[in-house]
Amino acid sequence: MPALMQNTTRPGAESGGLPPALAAGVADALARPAAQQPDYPDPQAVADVRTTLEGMPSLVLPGEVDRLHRRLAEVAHGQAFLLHGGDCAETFAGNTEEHVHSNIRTLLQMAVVLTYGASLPVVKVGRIAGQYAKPRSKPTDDLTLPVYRGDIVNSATPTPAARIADPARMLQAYAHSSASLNHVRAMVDSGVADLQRVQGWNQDFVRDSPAGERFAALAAEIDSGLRFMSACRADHSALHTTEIYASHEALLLDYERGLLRTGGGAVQGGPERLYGLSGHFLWIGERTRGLDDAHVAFASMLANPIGIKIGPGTTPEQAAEYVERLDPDGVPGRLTFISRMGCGRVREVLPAIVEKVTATGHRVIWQCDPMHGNTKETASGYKSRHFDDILDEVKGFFQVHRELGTHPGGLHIELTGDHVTECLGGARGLDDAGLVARYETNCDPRLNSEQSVELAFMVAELMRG
Ligand SMILES: O=C[C@H](O)[C@H](O)COP(=O)(O)O
Ligand SMILES: C=C(OP(=O)(O)O)C(=O)O
Repeated sequence: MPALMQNTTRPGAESGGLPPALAAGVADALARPAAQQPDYPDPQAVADVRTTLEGMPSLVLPGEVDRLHRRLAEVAHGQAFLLHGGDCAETFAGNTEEHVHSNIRTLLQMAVVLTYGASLPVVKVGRIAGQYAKPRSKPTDDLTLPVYRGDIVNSATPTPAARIADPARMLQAYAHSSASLNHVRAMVDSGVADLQRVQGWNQDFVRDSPAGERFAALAAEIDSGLRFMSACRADHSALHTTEIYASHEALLLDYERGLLRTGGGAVQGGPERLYGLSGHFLWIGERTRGLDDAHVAFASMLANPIGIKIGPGTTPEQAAEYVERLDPDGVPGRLTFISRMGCGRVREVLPAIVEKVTATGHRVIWQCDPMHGNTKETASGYKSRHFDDILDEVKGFFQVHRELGTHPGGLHIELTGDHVTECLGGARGLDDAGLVARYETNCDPRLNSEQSVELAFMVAELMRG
């Protein structure tokens, strides 16, 4: 029995500690068809793990989730920008202090540049502390083994035994998420987000990257802005600290069910609401967004801000129906459409969706994920994405919103602060032959630190231009 496993005879354990009406609603949602769930050999072991999770402290708090919601309302109103970034798939072995630190540093570096480019506050959300479950295109891999579904489900090691779905991994994912959240909170508290310090890292980028020369003028403008504020003794806390929120795809329903809690009532003086406290922001993936399926029904019950990935097959009518189901009360910032159309389709497919949703009168967030529609296999067999395609999709996204007069509200990027070689192109012109050097992802290719900051500078130019 894993160390975190507890006995299951708590009061209210039969309804997962939820009021019976909510527990019944959740059970109804989860009884619907749910794509991409593992085939666990022992259902009782899964139930035991879920009960253990139900008895553990939640990973985040309702008050934090509500604060993010308020920030996202600003994004929905065009008064802020949303930057979302982190690993494609977090791993237990990769959850080191250095890795968390470098990912957060990269996110902060991008945020400073985008803040300047957009002249708007940037809401920062990591793909972190829970991004352990992966939806896959096929149930088996090239060796005909059950496919790797993320460390929360099975192991990437290509052996039959390692690929068996093991529910105890949910407890490991919980522990790892808790550790990384703790570290991120401590980093923020200890001043890592101080703007001068982050800008110092960007100066290093300008000095060291082949793209640096091109962005030197913009970086110098940011510098002088910061010096000006300092000379004015503008000692606003926003210059020294920030808020960083945690998000992941709410894919593995047994895990998400185990971290449901009620809350908010005491503070807001209203009824208790249902929160998914495995993270602040949860999203529904492209492969699990069936309108009548479990993931949409489950997310519709939560008080968290919710994202939904929409690929090129999405129709405007479906998008309007997502608004109906996921934002029935019309709360600005409640729903984020994360479009991942591919650079070749974004200009053609996105406008009708945006128009249809805008006509509903709901204030949603439009966010661009320029990664997932641009994945290709290279000649040498690597799954990769080209920096130029990524940038082109972002440009298409901005173009569509400019033409429609809507707010291009954010970016959603798979990235790492490590110097990996997974995406082609960028200022160093990484080519197919170079991918082998540090191709480390367990699933999809990420922009490395330099490519991420380079993209941020380019998007900042786009926003100013
Ligand atoms: O991150 C997204 C998906 O999990 C990923 O693209 C699926 O990859 P696959 O096509 O190799 O299964
Ligand atoms: C699986 C993902 O994306 P999508 O659902 O858009 O394919 C992801 O962002 O990890």
